[in-house]
Amino acid sequence: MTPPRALTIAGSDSGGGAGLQADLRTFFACGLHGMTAVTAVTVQNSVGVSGYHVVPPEVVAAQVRAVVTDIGAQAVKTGMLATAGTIAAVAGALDEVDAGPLVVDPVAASMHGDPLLHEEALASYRSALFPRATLVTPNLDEVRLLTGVAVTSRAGQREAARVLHDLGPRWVLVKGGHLRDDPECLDLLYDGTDFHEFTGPRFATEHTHGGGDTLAAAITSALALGRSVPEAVAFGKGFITESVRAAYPLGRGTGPVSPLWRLTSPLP
Ligand SMILES: Nc1ncnc2c1ncn2[C@@H]1O[C@H](COP(=O)(O)OP(=O)(O)OP(=O)(O)O)[C@@H](O)[C@H]1O
Ligand SMILES: Cc1ncc(CO)c(N)n1
Repeated sequence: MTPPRALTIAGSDSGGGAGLQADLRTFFACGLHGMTAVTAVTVQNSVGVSGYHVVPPEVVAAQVRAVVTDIGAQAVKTGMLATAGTIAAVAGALDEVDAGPLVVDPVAASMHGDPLLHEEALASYRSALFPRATLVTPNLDEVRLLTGVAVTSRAGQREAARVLHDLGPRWVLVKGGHLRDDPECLDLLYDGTDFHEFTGPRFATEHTHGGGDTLAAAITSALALGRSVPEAVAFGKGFITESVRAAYPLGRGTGPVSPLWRLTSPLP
């Protein structure tokens, strides 16, 4: 039987931990058929990003059209979009097709602080993509870049959620992974009226590369399976918590979370 399908519009991480590689692993782990529209090829390892090459925006849009008009998608996620031109092309392509709910993870930098987005593209996120989004999932650095709000507490997460929601998405998830003094990891969901809190343990690990991508891809998977946004975020939070618990060291730097946490041992 044909499984449900999800599309990620994202960059490649040559180290295999984040980006479209994390998204695909997550889609597969959730029982979906995963598809990719590649936006950029990053030169990346466990230490950081040393460069990237941007795929022409019209080629990104063509990938979206090609898979959605033939294979079909029940949900879409965006990750690294890199430039204002790519954001405009993605918004245009998604307007032409019915690809289900849209999860926008507004990737601006790697966890090492290496930029993955041109500065002028922040305005395009706000004007072209957020109003189309079912859900946006910024981390606290992205919140600051997009809104100017510097979040240092759970109360700050609420303030930021209100400001982000005014930019047009149906739902906002302000992730709290970067609030390192908080003994737990709280992700805050807001629909303009009600706040929903999703709390999980904070593991003492530095190996969280790809965590944001994995969370957003797990939420996208649940949306593709017909769950509501709060149900999908609850599923995603449980999924990322187990993925961080199963994270492993890699190379000389930061290791990835493991979306394949259910398959713990390699083949015999
Ligand atoms: N040490 C940790 N233990 C458990 N969960 C964590 C930890 N760090 C982050 N998380 C969770 O992982 C998810 C990603 O959150 P975070 O705020 O780190 O996003 P991010 O910066 O976009 O991720 P990344 O850039 O590492 O891909 C959230 O659900 C967050 O609560
Ligand atoms: C390609 C890519 N996308 C997203 C991230 C953020 O995790 C990354 N480091 N690399």
